[in-house]
Amino acid sequence: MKKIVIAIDGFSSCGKSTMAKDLAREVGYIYVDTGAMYRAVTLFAMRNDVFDAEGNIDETRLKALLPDVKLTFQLNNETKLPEVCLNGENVERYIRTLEVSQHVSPIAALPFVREKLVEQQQAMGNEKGIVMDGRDIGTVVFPNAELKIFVTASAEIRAQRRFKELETKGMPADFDEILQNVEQRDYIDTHRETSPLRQADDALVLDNSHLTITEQKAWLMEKFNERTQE
Ligand SMILES: Nc1ncnc2c1ncn2[C@@H]1O[C@H](COP(=O)(O)OP(=O)(O)OP(=O)(O)O)[C@@H](O)[C@H]1O
Ligand SMILES: Nc1ccn([C@@H]2O[C@H](COP(=O)(O)O)[C@@H](O)[C@H]2O)c(=O)n1
Repeated sequence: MKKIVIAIDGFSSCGKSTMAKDLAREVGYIYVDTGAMYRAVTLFAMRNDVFDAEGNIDETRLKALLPDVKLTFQLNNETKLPEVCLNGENVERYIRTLEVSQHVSPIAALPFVREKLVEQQQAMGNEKGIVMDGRDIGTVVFPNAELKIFVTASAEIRAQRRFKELETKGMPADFDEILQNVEQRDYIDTHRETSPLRQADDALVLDNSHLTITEQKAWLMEKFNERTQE
């Protein structure tokens, strides 16, 4: 069967990585969570005094430090999923906090940050057989991807899902704060100048507001089968 590139984009917390991981596991493809890469750079920025007390970014400092940032992936033996490492340190458990979520979108809007990460993402897709999720995968990273999906769901439903997830992980958070963060990130992601979040013209749209995880998995599997058998 021919190997293809699958690009999954969409709004924050809508289920992109859940779908991408499920499909990659099922068909034996590599899964890449590009949001984790932007989150790792944000963690690096937070640890290296790139933000001032008001949350402003010292772009000159970040630009100078960025060549020292090495992002790699390490397979988790239990989940069989890749986890992001920042200069050799597995930072998976530090990058999903609300604090990182509150700082990530302004960092991801910086052209020099995107340039570095997009180059690495494109190299990962050289051999195809990859499922990558993010905001600009179908539009910028892999404009020729054979299968492009754009996922959406209402902001309230997305915040509710994230709230439940954080609660389950023992990281209780305030629902309104999560909702505000989801809306704020969507706004920054769709309005930035460089590679704004938008649906690629040839993407298939999935509104999963009222779909279960099993239903969305089946929907994606069907699209995958169609594309690989064409
Ligand atoms: N169809 C669904 N129904 C209910 N919950 C779902 C569904 N799809 C995903 N979820 C849950 O919603 C939460 C967010 O999903 P996920 O992390 O996959 O979103 P995402 O789009 O990758 O988010 P982000 O952009 O922030 O990385 C997770 O807790 C996941 O289990
Ligand atoms: N291709 C991408 C992926 C992510 N971003 C930015 O990172 C933030 C975190 O991503 P999650 O998928 O983990 O939510 C996201 O809000 C975007 O600002 C991006 O710009 N491009």
